[in-house]
Amino acid sequence: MKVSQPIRLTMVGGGSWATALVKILSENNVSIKWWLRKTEDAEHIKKFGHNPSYLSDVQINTRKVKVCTKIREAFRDSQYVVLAVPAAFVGDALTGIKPEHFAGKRVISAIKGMIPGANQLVTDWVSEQYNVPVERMSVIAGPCHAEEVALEKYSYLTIASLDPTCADNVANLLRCRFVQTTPVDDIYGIEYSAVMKNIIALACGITRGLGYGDNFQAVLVSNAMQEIRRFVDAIYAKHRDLSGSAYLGDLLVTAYSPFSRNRTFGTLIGRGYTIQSAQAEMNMIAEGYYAVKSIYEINQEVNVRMPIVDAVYAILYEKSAPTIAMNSLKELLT
Ligand SMILES: NC(=O)c1ccc[n+]([C@@H]2O[C@H](COP(=O)([O-])OP(=O)(O)OC[C@H]3O[C@@H](n4cnc5c(N)ncnc54)[C@H](O)[C@@H]3O)[C@@H](O)[C@H]2O)c1
Ligand SMILES: O=P(O)(O)OC[C@H](O)CO
Repeated sequence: MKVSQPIRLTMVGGGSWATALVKILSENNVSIKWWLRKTEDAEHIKKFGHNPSYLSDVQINTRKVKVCTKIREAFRDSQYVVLAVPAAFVGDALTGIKPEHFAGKRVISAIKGMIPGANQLVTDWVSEQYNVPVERMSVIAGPCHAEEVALEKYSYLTIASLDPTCADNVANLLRCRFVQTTPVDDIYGIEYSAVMKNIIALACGITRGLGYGDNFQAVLVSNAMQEIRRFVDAIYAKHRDLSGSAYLGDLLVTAYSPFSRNRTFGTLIGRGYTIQSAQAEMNMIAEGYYAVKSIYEINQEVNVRMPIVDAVYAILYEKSAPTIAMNSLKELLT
């Protein structure tokens, strides 16, 4: 039987999600050039076959995976580029990369965040900065914590692209023994929902930290779903079922799972940590911290009712005391 050539792919990012995606992709016929920012982590992976900083139990198949710290070298000859760093750092990660380096490649964004300052979705930003048509891009979404992938706990991913063939191809790349994938076309709706769910997880964490219980959180999450609907429908109207796993499912996992970075960050804030001390406590990035500023600013134009976003923004960017901000929010939920 003729064995087909492996798909050549560049993974950008050295954190939990990049490590989990490398594990998933290694299940298939894929050859990966894995770019990591930290030389010591790259050297460690070469020598010992695992990432010392994130998900260190994941065994890296070094026959399929070549690590490097030079981004241009990682881009050479690849057919796909997967972006898996927090949105705030994607510009840094791509330092030295020019539009011609993206030529002919398809881009997969695994990022659930917005570019701070530009207030852009990652797909729009990549398209604008590097002349990659959005039709050549896809996003990875769905309720999927890297920590559970590491344990091979059965999970579902949704792959969104404007081009159905592109969505199908990426869904095939990521489907494996422990991951089921579904291709869809709502790329912008899914990206915005994924950004929003991180902000809601921060709110859940803050209320947890303040001592609110399950009853309150259920009301918070159901109000959040309405808030997400209002915003996403206003910004990108399309027929969509928000009870699907890429929308509601992702909100639930991030709002309730102890693995959630955003919920953990929020819990620390609710307990009285400063932003700096909460960030220092975690070796991980809570995308919602950056996203709430972008969404709040975008909503100054869009102008839909978003009391939860407003409350989280007030706490993180206007120095409102969590107790007071949540007391006010309490009056606005139904
Ligand atoms: N972790 C998950 O379960 C998961 C699942 C789905 C999507 N995502 C998304 O994947 C993206 C990456 O998140 P993650 O969970 O892998 O991150 P992480 O919190 O595990 O790791 C932090 C990452 O940020 C990088 N970083 C930290 N400080 C930096 C700096 N100053 N400059 C440049 N890079 C820096 C680190 O090198 C590392 O790659 C995010 O958009 C996240 O929303 C994560
Ligand atoms: O739950 P968080 O904040 O760790 O985010 C990770 C993923 O988006 C879950 O699907």
